[in-house]
Amino acid sequence: MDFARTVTERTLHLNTRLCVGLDPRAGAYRDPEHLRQHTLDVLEAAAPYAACVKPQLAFYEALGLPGLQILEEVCSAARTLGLPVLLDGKRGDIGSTAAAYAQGWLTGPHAGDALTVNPFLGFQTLRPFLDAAIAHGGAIFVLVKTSNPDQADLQGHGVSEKVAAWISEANSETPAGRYGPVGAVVGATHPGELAKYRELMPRALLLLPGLGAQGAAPQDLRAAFHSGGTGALASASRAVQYADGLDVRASREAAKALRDGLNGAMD
Ligand SMILES: O=C(O)c1cc(=O)[nH]c(=O)n1[C@@H]1O[C@H](COP(=O)(O)O)[C@@H](O)[C@H]1O
Repeated sequence: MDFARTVTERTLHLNTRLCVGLDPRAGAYRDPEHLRQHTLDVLEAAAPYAACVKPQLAFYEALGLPGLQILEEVCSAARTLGLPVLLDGKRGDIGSTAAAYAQGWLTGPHAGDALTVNPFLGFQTLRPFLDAAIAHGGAIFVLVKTSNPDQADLQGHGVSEKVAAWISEANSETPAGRYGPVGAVVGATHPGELAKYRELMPRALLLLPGLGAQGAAPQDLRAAFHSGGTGALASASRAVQYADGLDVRASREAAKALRDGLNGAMD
């Protein structure tokens, strides 16, 4: 699949800019089977309102081998529902190790269509991820300005801008009006900075985490989108999966409300 194209088509055809995070917390369930079933139920309930889904690997890895089996099942169920899978792993390492991560998460049995990556080790170390993504029609999403308050210890100060410049260059062969294989993570919690990053990376899909539980609101995110309402995915995990305890109908309603809120912001 061409991740950027599939997500953009879903945005236009289904009128949704929502990425649903699937981050099942072990403590909320009786046992792994309960976690598995609830996560699959939330996925199915939220699917009509989602442009893509984003399982955070940490929550599956925390369960050991059964967690990886659940992850495979979640990815496979998402694909059956027509949903592209963006794995949130924030991986990054020296080049040869990065190649192994890329093999595992972009081409292996648990692979997603896209993966979040960390640029801290240098831009060359992102190459194996990008090569694997391009070979499989996928994408990488590079951390530019994360949603957490303490990101400012290292981010901003020209560093995020430098990462944005690399992303823009990496997408430079993408034709105008389309989005390239290198996306950017910019926290939805920084509404005042969205216009800047939108402009710095015209052909990058922006992933905007922080909707809901971290305090970001749909109506503040307009500046991350291009005029046609494309170019960004706003992401919520807890606010959908645990909208009201384990009530799956509440998850469905929360996904619908977030989708509608984002669409309202486009007007
Ligand atoms: O890459 C991410 O998805 C991500 C980047 C970032 O800057 N902030 C951030 O919260 N995330 C992830 O997005 C999800 C946010 O979860 P909620 O706060 O429950 O919506 C978690 O899986 C985080 O790991």
